Amino acid sequence: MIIDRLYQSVKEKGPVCVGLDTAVEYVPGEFLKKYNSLEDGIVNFNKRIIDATIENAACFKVQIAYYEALGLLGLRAYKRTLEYIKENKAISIADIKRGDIAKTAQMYAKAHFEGDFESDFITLSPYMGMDSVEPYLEYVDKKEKGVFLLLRTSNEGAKDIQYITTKSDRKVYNVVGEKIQNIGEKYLGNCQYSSIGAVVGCTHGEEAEKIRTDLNKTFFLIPGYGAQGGGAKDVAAYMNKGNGGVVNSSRGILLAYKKKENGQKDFDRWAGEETLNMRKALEEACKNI
Ligand SMILES: O=c1ccn([C@@H]2O[C@H](COP(=O)(O)O)[C@@H](O)[C@H]2O)c(=O)[nH]1
Repeated sequence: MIIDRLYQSVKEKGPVCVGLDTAVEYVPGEFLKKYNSLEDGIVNFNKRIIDATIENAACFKVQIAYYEALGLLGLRAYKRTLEYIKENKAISIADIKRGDIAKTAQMYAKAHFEGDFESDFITLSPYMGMDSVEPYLEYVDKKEKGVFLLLRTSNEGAKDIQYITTKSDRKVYNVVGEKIQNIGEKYLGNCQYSSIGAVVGCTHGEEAEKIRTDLNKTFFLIPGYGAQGGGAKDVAAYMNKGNGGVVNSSRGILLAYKKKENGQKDFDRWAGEETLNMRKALEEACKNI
């Protein structure tokens, strides 16, 4: 199961997930000028970030929106970035947040688990119902693929719907969490966790221990660290003593160079340093839980 690989990767390299949300304006102008095309500039920026962080990164999350926004050249850069992650024997999470009727979901599963855009994990929204998740499960079962389902997101607006109290006096996210845990139990590897994970933002602290305990077979993808205000202490409660999830930082790592004088020249060095510091902070905070 792919989750065994991710679990092992966290054990060896710590829980940082490097987010490749590569907006064109994040790539230093002098670096971009060296390439004949924007596509090559973006891909080579990503390669430098991957090379500089891989030692301390459990996995890489590629946010498709930044690539789609550039049209075909962006999608080629997206494909080449996923290929480079694979060539380096690292684990990819494609942040695509799909959610649709089962027939359409079959096509999304084919698009992102096979062919040009193949990745190890993808993100999905289960808020259309569990039948919308079903088509992906064959890949989890037979093809070494995994999914992370949105549970409680990091944005403020998560409260608009995910926090609504249901008739059973539980929040919507508690009900969704139970469903994620239940399908996950059917696909447990040799590992403590299933390859059906959940996305839990670290910017909300309510019921953190309860969520971790209720979803004890569910590995978490935790966004919200750094640029959105989350810190190591906010993450620790979700981490199950350090190996219960991966913690994403995108802008915090990609733009670390902006905090340094003339940092754009060695943008990859500062991304590497930020990743290492984040790893150390997370490992320290998890010790104290
Ligand atoms: O609840 C969620 C789910 C996904 N995201 C994604 O994570 C990164 C966060 O980027 P930062 O620059 O580290 O803030 C981004 O790709 C989001 O789409 C999230 O933030 N919250």
